[in-house]
Amino acid sequence: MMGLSIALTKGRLEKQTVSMLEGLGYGIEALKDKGRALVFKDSIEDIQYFLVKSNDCITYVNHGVADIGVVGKDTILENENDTYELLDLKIGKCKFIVASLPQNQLFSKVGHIKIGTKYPTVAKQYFLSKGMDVEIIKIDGSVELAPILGLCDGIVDIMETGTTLKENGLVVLDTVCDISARVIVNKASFKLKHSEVMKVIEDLSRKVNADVDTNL
Ligand SMILES: Nc1ncnc2c1ncn2[C@@H]1O[C@H](COP(=O)(O)OP(=O)(O)OP(=O)(O)O)[C@@H](O)[C@H]1O
Ligand SMILES: O=P(O)(O)OC[C@H]1O[C@H](OP(=O)(O)OP(=O)(O)O)[C@H](O)[C@@H]1O
Repeated sequence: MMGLSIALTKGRLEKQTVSMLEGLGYGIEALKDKGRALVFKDSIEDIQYFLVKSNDCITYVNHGVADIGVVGKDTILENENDTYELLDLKIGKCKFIVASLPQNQLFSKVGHIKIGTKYPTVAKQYFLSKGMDVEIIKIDGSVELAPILGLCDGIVDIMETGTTLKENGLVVLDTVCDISARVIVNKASFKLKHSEVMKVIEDLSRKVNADVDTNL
């Protein structure tokens, strides 16, 4: 048997991912009581976990430094990635939406349209698919602020509860696609560590189905 490395996205997805692994009986005590450490050994399985930022999760799996990654579909769509996406964990559910101030009818606007977003690739592809050639302005956070300050006509961003849009007086014009956390696998690892990788995928898949049944 060969050991596995798993890159987990820290932040919003972290707690739910760790609790799925815990529910499966993996030895993740170190991940639950982590302090500032970033690498953790499973106390039962021959697995090492890394906690990384979402974009870096893809980078580590692309390069084979991590065999497996848990990352949002938003990050997968935005980054170049040459991995296998094997499972939808059905956690971290949210959506990509297009939003603007109610008075800014950007779909009927004539002339130059500016879109603020943390996700330039996703935004560009979306507007191209609508036959619209827009200017994309990259923003790193608090994207909802940009149309209020007049930096752009609209935004492409993530919506979960809709509270941030509402509290900033923005309205949803369209949904781009649904988002949830996915399990990605390095292509070489998929061949060379097939049984080890598939055991983790099958375990997680069982947990996803059990959790879906519980929530019905
Ligand atoms: N309300 C939400 N806002 C943003 N991401 C969400 C939300 N709900 C679920 N997610 C998912 O969680 C993932 C991690 O989000 P998180 O905000 O922790 O990190 P991030 O997007 O890299 O931002 P930051 O730069 O603040 O760390 C996202 O990529 C997305 O798939
Ligand atoms: O629909 P809601 O439940 O209100 O959630 C959506 C908000 O959460 C995310 O921002 P985040 O908190 O990650 O901060 P950021 O703006 O700095 O990226 C996202 O960019 C929205 O602003």
